[in-house]
Amino acid sequence: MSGTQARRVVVAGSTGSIGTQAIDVIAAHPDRFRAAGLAAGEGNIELLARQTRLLRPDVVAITTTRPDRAAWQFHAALAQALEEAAPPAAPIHPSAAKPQPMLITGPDAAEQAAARPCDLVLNAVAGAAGLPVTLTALERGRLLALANKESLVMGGPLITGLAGPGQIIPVDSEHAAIAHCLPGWTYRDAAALHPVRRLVLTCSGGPFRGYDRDRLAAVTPEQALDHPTWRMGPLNTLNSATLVNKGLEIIEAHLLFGVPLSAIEVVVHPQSVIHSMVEFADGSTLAQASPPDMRLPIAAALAWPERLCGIAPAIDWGRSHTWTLQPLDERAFPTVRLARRAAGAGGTYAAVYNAAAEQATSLFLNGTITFPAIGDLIADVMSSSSHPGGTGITLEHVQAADTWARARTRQLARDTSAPARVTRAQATNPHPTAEGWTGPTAVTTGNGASSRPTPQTAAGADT
Ligand SMILES: NC(=O)C1=CN([C@@H]2O[C@H](COP(=O)(O)OP(=O)(O)OC[C@H]3O[C@@H](n4cnc5c(N)ncnc54)[C@H](OP(=O)(O)O)[C@@H]3O)[C@@H](O)[C@H]2O)C=CC1
Ligand SMILES: CC(=O)[C@@H](O)[C@H](O)COP(=O)(O)O
Ligand SMILES: [Mn+2]
Repeated sequence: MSGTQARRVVVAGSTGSIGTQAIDVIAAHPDRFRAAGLAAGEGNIELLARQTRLLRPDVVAITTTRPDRAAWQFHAALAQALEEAAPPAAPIHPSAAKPQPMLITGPDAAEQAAARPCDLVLNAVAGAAGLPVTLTALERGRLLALANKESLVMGGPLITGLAGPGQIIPVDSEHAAIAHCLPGWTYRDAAALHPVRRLVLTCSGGPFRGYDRDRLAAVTPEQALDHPTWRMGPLNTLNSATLVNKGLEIIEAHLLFGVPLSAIEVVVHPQSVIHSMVEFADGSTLAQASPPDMRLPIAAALAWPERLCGIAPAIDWGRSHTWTLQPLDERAFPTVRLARRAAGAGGTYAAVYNAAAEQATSLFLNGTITFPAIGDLIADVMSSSSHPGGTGITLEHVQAADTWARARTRQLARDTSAPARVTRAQATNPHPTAEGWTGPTAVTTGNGASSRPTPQTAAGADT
């Protein structure tokens, strides 16, 4: 990106936690970035309108099943935002003199935005709904700054097969850290990994670090939504509390860096200052450290392979610090082991894991099940899946597995005779199967992706 041309960026999920921080970085560096497109759901159309006023993207996309209503709301909000910025306020950004953007509304609006002319797509949509954006960006040959780990995990070899060398740039803090510990690394650069013995993912432990199953049975959604070190959207926050997030991140690391699952470790680091580490074959370990602030990996991905200046405060070495590292309690948090098994089984199992987690998390949020039942349900759904494992799955398989796993999770939670349903009243006798998943019925099928999966809703909305 060196030179005079600003990188044209589509931000999918612009109104979320990652999206808003990305907008801040883009707005602060008009010489480096231009917003080619903004895409979001219909949850915060006023904010989307304010972002539009600030950056004047070529295209704005709203994912909705009520296109006319969303368009009307957006135009009203944009008019309001422009009025609020009436003279004498000067245009904030050089591109602010441009005409109003093209508006796309509909169920596949984000995907359409990702298909528009641009240099880089930042996928910051939450959950499985991000899969079409990842696929479109890769198919169109764009650089993909990937926050939406779920799409990579679900699609697995479908995504890695589609992505060219250097095309995916990790945004997730752990994976960005690993990339920075591997000088010269670009996506799937096996040579850069040659001397690597292990990847070590750090994990805050979430709000329930140190809890056993009995204590976990009594926790509330409010407690689960209170992450100790990061302010994130609800899905990643809940996934951090259950440690599903770390499970997804092990699979993400395996797919991004091509390192075997057995060479990816998790260590609990409550301060979230060391963002991950690479252990080399000679016994040396490199770590990337900074106060927890997602603007760093976001800016690094947007500018990759260059580095911008002054993005976030560095560690204050004039103060005393205590950084602790401790092993993970896999008994209280079985979701990490389940993720390893899902990835080992291959095929659609990671998609089943992710969908069951998203659905079970929603059921926890609405009070239907207890917190430990999330892991129990994931285990039971995986055990009862007859969707293909192994290699050679298609997009239709992934889509079918995702839809099935959500329905199966709801069914198991509804079925009072099913052991996975654990209401708060039953919490003292938690279901013991969470660690008991014995593996899939492996079925290997042919290859060939042809259609898009239906976007699914993320935790909090899909109940
Ligand atoms: N937040 C963080 O610090 C981190 C997040 N990540 C990952 O980044 C991704 C985004 O997370 P986060 O920013 O926390 O999530 P948020 O919930 O804060 O934001 C999600 C964004 O996606 C939009 N959105 C939701 N559904 C759709 C859809 N179907 N089509 C288009 N846009 C949609 C939302 O729009 P709206 O709400 O306006 O409707 C919002 O802009 C996740 O995959 C997460 O795992 C990874 C590491 C750290
Ligand atoms: C900021 C980020 O990358 C999150 O995905 C983070 O990993 C959440 O923290 P823990 O999952 O370690 O609690
Ligand atoms: Mn992370």
